[in-house]
Amino acid sequence: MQYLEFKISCLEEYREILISELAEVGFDSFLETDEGIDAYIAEDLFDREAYQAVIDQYVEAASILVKEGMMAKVNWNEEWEKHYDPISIGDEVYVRASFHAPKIGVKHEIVINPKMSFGTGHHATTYLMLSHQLNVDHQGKRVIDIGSGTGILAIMAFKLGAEQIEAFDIDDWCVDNGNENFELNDMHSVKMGLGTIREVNPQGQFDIVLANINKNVLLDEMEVYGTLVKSKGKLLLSGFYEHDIVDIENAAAKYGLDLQAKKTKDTWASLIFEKR
Ligand SMILES: C[S@@+](CC[C@H](N)C(=O)[O-])C[C@H]1O[C@@H](n2cnc3c(N)ncnc32)[C@H](O)[C@@H]1O
Repeated sequence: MQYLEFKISCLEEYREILISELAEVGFDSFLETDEGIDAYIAEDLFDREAYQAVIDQYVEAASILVKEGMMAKVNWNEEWEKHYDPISIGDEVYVRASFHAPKIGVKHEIVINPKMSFGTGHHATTYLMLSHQLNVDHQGKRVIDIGSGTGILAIMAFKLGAEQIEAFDIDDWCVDNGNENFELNDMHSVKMGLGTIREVNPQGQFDIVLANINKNVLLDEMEVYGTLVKSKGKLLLSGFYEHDIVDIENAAAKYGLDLQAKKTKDTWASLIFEKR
């Protein structure tokens, strides 16, 4: 698949919102740079009007300048070596790439070679989901990770002792990358699938449902999540802002999902619900 690259220089305080808005119009990979962000989208998904509407909205306030290009063939490991440092979640989780040295004595080490996929733990939503997972008993549980990206949350579930794991994403780059990451973490029995929850139509119910996507998708799919979570099972959500919590909570309540825990970071939010 051919990718388009947009080198966007912008004020620091607008980076998160631009990433979120560009993700809404199909961009699926971002690198934070000294000047702003590099954003990537598959050429066949690119909608210039939708992209331009996002840029126009912030161009003045965020002092945006854009350089557009086609993606030259890139060695993603080299790129990530420049941009990606390991990250710790408390003193329990250490997320690193295979080119970083292992950390001795850490309880859960996750190896992610992110290539073009979202999910290294650096984004607040991934960080919040991982932190929530540490407080949920995964031992022997059936878990599904919807919008899996690099597969990082599914891998966390595996490290926390989940017995059966399903994971999928709508982006075939993520599926390839996720499957590589599963192998890197010795998760040989799990294969990431391609599609939305309705397309994949998983069978049976799950103890834990993980979905870090975006507000619109979460609201649209909430009814399905409601049927997927077992009674007393958990639904962990992220991909939305603190000010969206009330909409997410109201939608979840319609399907028997009660809010149990809330975490926020850099204006992003993540919630745990329990099924009645
Ligand atoms: C915010 S990223 C989260 C990735 C990873 N789970 C994490 O926590 O870092 C959202 C992912 O959801 C995928 N996605 C977007 N809409 C989706 C949908 N309707 N169904 C499944 N995946 C979707 C995107 O391709 C992207 O990889």
